[in-house]
Amino acid sequence: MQRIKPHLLLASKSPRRKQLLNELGFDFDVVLQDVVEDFPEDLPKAQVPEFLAQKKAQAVRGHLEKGKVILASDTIVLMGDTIYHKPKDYEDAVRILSELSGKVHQVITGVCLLSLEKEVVFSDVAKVHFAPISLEEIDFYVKKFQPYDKAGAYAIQEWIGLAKIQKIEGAYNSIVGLPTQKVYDALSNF
Ligand SMILES: Cc1cn([C@H]2C[C@H](O)[C@@H](COP(=O)(O)OP(=O)(O)OP(=O)(O)O)O2)c(=O)[nH]c1=O
Repeated sequence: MQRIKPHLLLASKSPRRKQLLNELGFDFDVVLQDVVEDFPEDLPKAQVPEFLAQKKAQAVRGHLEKGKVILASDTIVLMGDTIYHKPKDYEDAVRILSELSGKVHQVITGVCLLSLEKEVVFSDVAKVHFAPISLEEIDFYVKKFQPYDKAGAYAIQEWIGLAKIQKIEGAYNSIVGLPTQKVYDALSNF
């Protein structure tokens, strides 16, 4: 028997989120609206991804109709009390990776599911252990892979993930940008 799944409105331009949702077996349309990704200064940093996911979902709520569910998501890299967003330029990417080198950071992905009837917001945390990365290696990585659309200036799917991640504690896909198991679970009970 075929399970009934909601038709999703994906509020994301991320090719990785599209691919993961496809692989999860959901039908979806992409609905986009530019959102300024700012947040209240006094908001605890770990709550920023949920706040921004909610903001991205609310920005496209005009597209909602019966039987449809908006899915929006936001990923940050957090170390101590510092959020590492997408790097602005080459120097910024080098600075971020130099700071993450040899240390452990968190990748937090917030998700917002929004329908005409309700809103569900949650997040998922993964810990990532980086081996030391030399300046020469960072220069190679940034120039070759141009990680300017990635939070924390890296993608676990590329060279860094293969060569420099010693260990992750948490879900791999959550680091890529969508905690698929939690999303599937939430949508099954939506
Ligand atoms: C840490 C990490 C992040 N990322 C990506 C996931 C997100 O796409 C991006 C973080 O930026 P986001 O602002 O979460 O997402 P986005 O701007 O790419 O897409 P949208 O807001 O339209 O949904 O970094 C990886 O692909 N691999 C990684 O290992």
